[in-house]
Amino acid sequence: NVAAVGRERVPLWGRDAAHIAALAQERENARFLPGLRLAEAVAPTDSLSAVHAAEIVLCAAPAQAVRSVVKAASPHLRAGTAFVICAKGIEQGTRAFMSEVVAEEAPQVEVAVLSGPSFAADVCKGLPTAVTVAANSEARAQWLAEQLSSRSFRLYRSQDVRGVEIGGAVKNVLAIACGMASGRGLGASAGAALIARGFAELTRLGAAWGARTETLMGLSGLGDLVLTCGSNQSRNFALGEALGRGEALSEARHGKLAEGSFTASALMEIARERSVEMPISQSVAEILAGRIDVEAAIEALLMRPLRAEG
Ligand SMILES: NC(=O)C1=CN([C@@H]2O[C@H](COP(=O)(O)OP(=O)(O)OC[C@H]3O[C@@H](n4cnc5c(N)ncnc54)[C@H](O)[C@@H]3O)[C@@H](O)[C@H]2O)C=CC1
Ligand SMILES: O=C(CO)COP(=O)(O)O
Repeated sequence: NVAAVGRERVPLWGRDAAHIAALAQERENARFLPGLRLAEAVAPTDSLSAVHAAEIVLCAAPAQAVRSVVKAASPHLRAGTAFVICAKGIEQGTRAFMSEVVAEEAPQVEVAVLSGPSFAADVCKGLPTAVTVAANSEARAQWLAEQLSSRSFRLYRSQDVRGVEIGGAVKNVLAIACGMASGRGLGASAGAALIARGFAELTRLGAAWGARTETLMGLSGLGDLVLTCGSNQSRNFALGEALGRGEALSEARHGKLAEGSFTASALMEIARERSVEMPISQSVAEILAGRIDVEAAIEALLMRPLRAEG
C-alpha cells in the first residue's frame, strides 16, 4: 500500500492464482492483514511478467523462497531495474545474503535492501514508521528513498547493503531468544540483558563483514532489534515465547513465518567461519535443532565465564 501512494497502478504479484483472484475481488487479505483494505492503485496479478514494466520491484517473499522467485522473475526483469529486497534472512545451504542471491539469479538488476522496524500492520494502517534503504550507489539509495517515502513511511538512505542485511537477519534469531525468556517468565531485566548482549553479537558479526557502526546502531540494526525483541506482535518473538512455555517446535509456529528459525543454522555457520562468538544465537540454533532444551540453554548462558563487556 505504501508503494501505491501517488501512483496510479502498482501490480502485486502472488504465486497462488486463486488467492490473487480473491484478493482482487475482496480487496483485503483476511489471513495476513485482516481489516486492512488494499489501496485502489494496487492491482493483484498472478503473472510475473508484470515486473517487466516496473522501474522498482519490491521483493517480499520469505528469505528461503527469494531464490526461486527471483529465478522465475529474472527473464522478465529489465537491466537497471531497482530490485528492492524486503526479506530478512540468510539462505540455508548456500549461507548467502539476500543481495548475493539476487545478484546470482538476476545479475541485470540493481539490488537494494529495505529493512528496519516496521510491522506490516503498522505500515498498512499508516502509523509512523522509519526504515533504511541501502544501495551500492548513494544516488540510487537517495532516489529510492524519494520514490518510496510517504508522510508516515520514512526512508533513510545508506550505502551499507551488507550492514543492513546483517541487522535484519540477526535480529530475528535474537527475537526468538527474547521470546523464550518471556515465555519462561524470566522477567523484564533478563529481556533487556538479552537485547544488549544480543546487540553485542550483532555488532561483532557486522564488524567481521565490514559493516558500518552507524548502520548497526541505526534503524535496520538496533532499531529493528528493539522492536522485534520487545513485542509478541513479532512472529519470531511469539515463536520463542511458545517454545519457552514448553510447546513443541511443530506447534509453536502457529502457522506463521518466523524467519529466524530458518536463518539460525546458516547464521551459526557463517559466524563460525569468521570466528565470531554468538552465544545467544548459538543457543537458539541448538534449541531449534533439538540438541538442547530451553532450560539447558539458559543454564549454559548463565554459567558462561565472566568477561569484560564488549
Ligand atoms: N510482516 C512484517 O511485518 C515484515 C516482514 N518482513 C519480511 O518480509 C518477508 C516476508 O514476510 P511476510 O510477508 O510477513 O510473510 P508472510 O508469511 O505474511 O507472507 C509470505 C508470502 O510469501 C508467499 N510465499 C511463500 N513461499 C513462496 C514461494 N516459494 N514463492 C512465492 N511466494 C511464496 C506466501 O504465500 C505469502 O503470501 C520476510 O523475510 C520478513 O522477515 C520485513 C518487514 C516487516
Ligand atoms: O521484521 C519485522 C518488523 O520489523 C517483523 O518481525 P517478525 O517477522 O518477527 O514478525
